[in-house]
Amino acid sequence: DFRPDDVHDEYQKTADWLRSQTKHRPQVAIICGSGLGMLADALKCQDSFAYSDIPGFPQSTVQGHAGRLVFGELKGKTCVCMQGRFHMYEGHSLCKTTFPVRVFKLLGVKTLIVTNAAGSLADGLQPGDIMIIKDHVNFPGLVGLNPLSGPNDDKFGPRFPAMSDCYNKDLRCLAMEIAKQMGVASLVQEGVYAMVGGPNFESIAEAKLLHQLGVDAVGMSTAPEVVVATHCGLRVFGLSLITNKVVKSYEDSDSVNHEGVLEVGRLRSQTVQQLVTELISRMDINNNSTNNTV
Ligand SMILES: O=P(O)(O)O[C@@H]1C[C@H](O)[C@@H](CO)O1
Ligand code: HPA
Repeated sequence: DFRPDDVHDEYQKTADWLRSQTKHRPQVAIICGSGLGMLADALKCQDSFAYSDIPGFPQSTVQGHAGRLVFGELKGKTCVCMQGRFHMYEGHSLCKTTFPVRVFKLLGVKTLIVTNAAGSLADGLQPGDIMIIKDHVNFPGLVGLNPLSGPNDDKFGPRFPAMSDCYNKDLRCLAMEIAKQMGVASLVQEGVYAMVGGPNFESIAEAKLLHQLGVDAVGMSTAPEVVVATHCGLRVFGLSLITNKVVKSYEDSDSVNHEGVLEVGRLRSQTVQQLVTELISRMDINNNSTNNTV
């Protein structure tokens, strides 16, 4: 393992390399969930890099995660978009799964948009619906599998960061307003996302437990990225595309699979892209109120 100063050097080396390869200086970063890589297609004047060519970057191994970092312009804002994220179940350490977030911070990014595919537990959330993430339950984090474990890197943020407002309220309100104006408000609602380790989908007993705990949607990512982003003072907006109902009953013969998850991503790609594009277009890039700014 690296010592903290060495790790900081690794983030810096990657950020310096990217700066030397592109003229774009991103203000907004987007992480695409499973099947949502098309979010990068909206960027103009693209510079794109395979993860395998970026020094220090982990590799994507999951279908539906292309493994490409795309820089470009979107409605007057400069963005960087990860077509493919890193999951704990791929065998990456949490330090590696969240590596790009600190690189984005060093590149000057102020706002992080995280997206994911998730299964719904809430009765009111159907496949194809979009859940604006209001809060999360970081199950791995609760038992100590946390990307902030180990010596704190004070250059990024405090030892004990608050997580009580990690999904920015102004951006959540703006996204809801945009959904209304797009005429898709009936597809969009706020809810609580829970991260589990995966890669298996939930057993019925696990699904019942999550439901009883008040979780609205469950997935296998996002929370570590948001913890690291909040720690270093980035403003965060998150959304889950609901790709399936989590099976909660022994009488139910449905079962979930990754192909089905990707298919719902394809079906809803335009709506998600339009919502995210409008949000970026209308967000105030200079308003970055978070608890943990250093
Ligand atoms: O990267 P996300 O969280 O969108 O991916 C979800 C969780 C698993 O990686 C996969 C299951 O289909 O989709
Ligand atoms: N469970 C966990 N992760 C997921 C699901 C699910 O039902 N759907 C998409 N990602």
